[in-house]
Amino acid sequence: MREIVCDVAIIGAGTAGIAAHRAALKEGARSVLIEQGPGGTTCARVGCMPSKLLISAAEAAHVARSAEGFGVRVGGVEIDGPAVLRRMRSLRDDFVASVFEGLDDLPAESRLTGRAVFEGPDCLRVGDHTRLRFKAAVLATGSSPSVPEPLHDLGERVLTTDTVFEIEALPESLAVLGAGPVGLELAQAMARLGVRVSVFDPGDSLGGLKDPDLTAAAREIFSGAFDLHLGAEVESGAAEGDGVHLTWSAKEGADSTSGSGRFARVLSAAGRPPNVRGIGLERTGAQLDERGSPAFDARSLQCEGTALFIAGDANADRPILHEASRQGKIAGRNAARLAAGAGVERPERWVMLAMVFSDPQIAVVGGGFDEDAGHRVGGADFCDQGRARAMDRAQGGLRLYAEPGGRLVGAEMIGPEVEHLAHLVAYAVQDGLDVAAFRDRPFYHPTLEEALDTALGQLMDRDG
Ligand SMILES: Cc1cc2nc3c(=O)[nH]c(=O)nc-3n(C[C@H](O)[C@H](O)[C@H](O)COP(=O)(O)OP(=O)(O)OC[C@H]3O[C@@H](n4cnc5c(N)ncnc54)[C@H](O)[C@@H]3O)c2cc1C
Ligand SMILES: NC(=O)c1ccc[n+]([C@@H]2O[C@H](COP(=O)([O-])OP(=O)(O)OC[C@H]3O[C@@H](n4cnc5c(N)ncnc54)[C@H](O)[C@@H]3O)[C@@H](O)[C@H]2O)c1
Repeated sequence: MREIVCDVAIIGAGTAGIAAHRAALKEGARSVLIEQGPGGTTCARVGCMPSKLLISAAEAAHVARSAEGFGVRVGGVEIDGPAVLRRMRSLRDDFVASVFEGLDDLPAESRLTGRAVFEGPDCLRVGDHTRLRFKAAVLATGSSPSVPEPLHDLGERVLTTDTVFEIEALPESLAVLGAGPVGLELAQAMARLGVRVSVFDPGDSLGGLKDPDLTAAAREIFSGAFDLHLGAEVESGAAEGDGVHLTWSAKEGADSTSGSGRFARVLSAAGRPPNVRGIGLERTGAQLDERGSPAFDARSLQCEGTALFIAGDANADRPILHEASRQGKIAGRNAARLAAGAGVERPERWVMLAMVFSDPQIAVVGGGFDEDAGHRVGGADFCDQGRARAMDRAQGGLRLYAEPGGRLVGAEMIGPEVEHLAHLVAYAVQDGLDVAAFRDRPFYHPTLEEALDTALGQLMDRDG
């Protein structure tokens, strides 16, 4: 076994790990980046990018089908499933290749291939070939899709985001377990591509929304997009011919009813637990909770009482790309500082910003709706908004939340292209703007952004 000594060991060459490695090298640390394979990042290979490619194809089909409403006749719309999937994979492969190209400038000796497992608080074994001693380490191991128990033993009939982008043809029907961001985005894309889709979720919300008005709007909108079963849990699954037979039970008061049905394939979109098990964390001195996750400081990313830092999906705090990238940078820099005997930094956190690329899109800024916080609420409805109506996309609404003193704290929204509005609100919240200061900004006419002006106006009226 080869023995290597370094300052900083980074486990996982995903978005967080690559950012951490670069930050540690920039600080002058001898940093080693370890990847078990295949690499290329979850975002590019099986996450953000292939999902958005599939969504774009689905949107093209939807726009063509909806053109008639504008008096534009497109003719019959046909979906060539294998062609859709080939384009998605071809561009996806380009994105993955560009991640690898981006690593070319890193010194070859600063990278190791193999699965890393802790042997002790300052020692890792990589595969069966290398023992790496370090002064500080960054855990950037990401997360993996969970598969609920009723779907175990159904083999390839059950898809996850690790496999769904590899299928050669679109299935005739698809049951999706989970109405979070993954489930919602892929369910709608598949439905628009002609797949018969049913979505099951034991919860009663969609895409991370908590605001009751917007949740009600979302339920109505997505019930029209596919067969939606909220408050319903899949209890059993059995192989039936080439497909799967599922039975589900609905809780009392749910929109859904209990039932059963056959599906060609099932997509498990029931969450992504962090990859913290089976890597010897119990040998590091970190305080682990019942799921095996270490206690850590959300600003410095240091795991309490250790020389370990945890960034990206691995800490399950904010499992989204821009947070993985920033957390990686902070963790890598802090690991290098600790290794050099300096103190760690605790930068302010960014305001939380999360989105779902469904149609209409969903976005949550800050903590979103909080029933107990005593926030004031201002809203706007896209159903009667001029630009949304012109686009034939008049659905949903937005809610802004402010402290009684007027400081804006967050928002939830579901509506056309709210990704842009959500950024504006996130910047306003992060800059500490109050309602009056945010409203004293230009809102061009006619734009979707005018919905913000309406909601801010409501907040000001309520203020007296
Ligand atoms: C379908 C889907 C769509 C998404 N869409 C979006 C989106 O639109 N926008 C957005 O912001 N976010 C999106 N996300 C979330 C985003 O992809 C993740 O938050 C982000 O990729 C996490 O990056 P990471 O660096 O933490 O993990 P990863 O990129 O997963 O990197 C972790 C790496 O660690 C390696 N590893 C694990 N254990 C070990 C070990 N013991 N030894 C060595 N290596 C190891 C893994 O092989 C992997 O390469 C999406 C996710 C999914 C699944
Ligand atoms: N647009 C984006 O930015 C985007 C897109 C996809 C994923 N992501 C990120 O990836 C993370 C993981 O997304 P996700 O949607 O997989 O997880 P999630 O944890 O956000 O949602 C999982 C959903 O599955 C449901 N669920 C749990 N157990 C279930 C079961 N047995 N049967 C049916 N449903 C069940 C939960 O109630 C929940 O609604 C997200 O938190 C998000 O940060 C982001």
